[in-house]
Amino acid sequence: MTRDYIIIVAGGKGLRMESDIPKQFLPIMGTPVLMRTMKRFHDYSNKLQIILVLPESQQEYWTGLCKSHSFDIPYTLATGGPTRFHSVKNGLDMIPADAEGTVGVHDGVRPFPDIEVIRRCYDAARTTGAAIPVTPVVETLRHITSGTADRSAYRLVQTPQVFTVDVLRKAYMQEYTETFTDDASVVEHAGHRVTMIDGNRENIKITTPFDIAVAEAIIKKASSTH
Ligand SMILES: Nc1ccn([C@@H]2O[C@H](COP(=O)(O)OP(=O)(O)OP(=O)(O)O)[C@@H](O)[C@H]2O)c(=O)n1
Ligand SMILES: C[C@](O)(CO)[C@H](O)COP(=O)(O)O
Repeated sequence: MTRDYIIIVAGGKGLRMESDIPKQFLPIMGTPVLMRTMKRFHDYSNKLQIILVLPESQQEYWTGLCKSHSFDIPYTLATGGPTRFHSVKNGLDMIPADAEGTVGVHDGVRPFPDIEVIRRCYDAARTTGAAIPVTPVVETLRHITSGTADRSAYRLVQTPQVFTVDVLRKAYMQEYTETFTDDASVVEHAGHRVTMIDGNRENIKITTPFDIAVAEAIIKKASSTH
């Protein structure tokens, strides 16, 4: 059956956030990061099948949070692994063996992908097999030993990274290596080309406490312009 999936990975430790509450559950203007992220994809399409990847130790806490926030967007739950690669693999295992269509992978801690960016990534993946959102480098880029680099040759990489189910499944059959920092690196290592799509700058990855302040500013700005 042809279906579109999104694997939302939230199986990490969030060490750089240095918070007692895992960063995916931290409230931004009252709503936990992960709920904002899942809502964004549900707003893109309520037919999208959401697969949420969470560490086993956090699943009960999350269920309680959903109850207290009356959060009722449907999803299938998978268990996180030791690296992002293994978490994605566990999410992929939830997709039926005979499934066709597309599958995106998105960081649970990126709550602000633009809906048009999500749409463009899914549309491009349907025709090219693999599409990722990127943004230009907006500052001078310096290599630590060889000096200033040509920034026009580089892009910053975001998620959702979207593929046909077949392409992503085959790529994730490879053995893990430390160079697999995102899904595009896994797919390219398997020999498939990746198409770059213009991303949106607000689509930050919440990584350190500073990013929570930026996220609040993004929400305030969005609500003042609507
Ligand atoms: N074993 C892992 C590691 C990371 N992730 C997810 O991958 C995304 C990007 O990772 P990052 O922001 O670097 O998160 P952490 O690994 O949790 O952060 P840190 O490196 O600070 O510990 C996050 O949504 C994170 O939850 C995951 O699902 N499973
Ligand atoms: C996948 C990713 O979001 C692309 O920018 C990013 O690489 C994940 O974060 P990490 O710091 O590399 O774990």
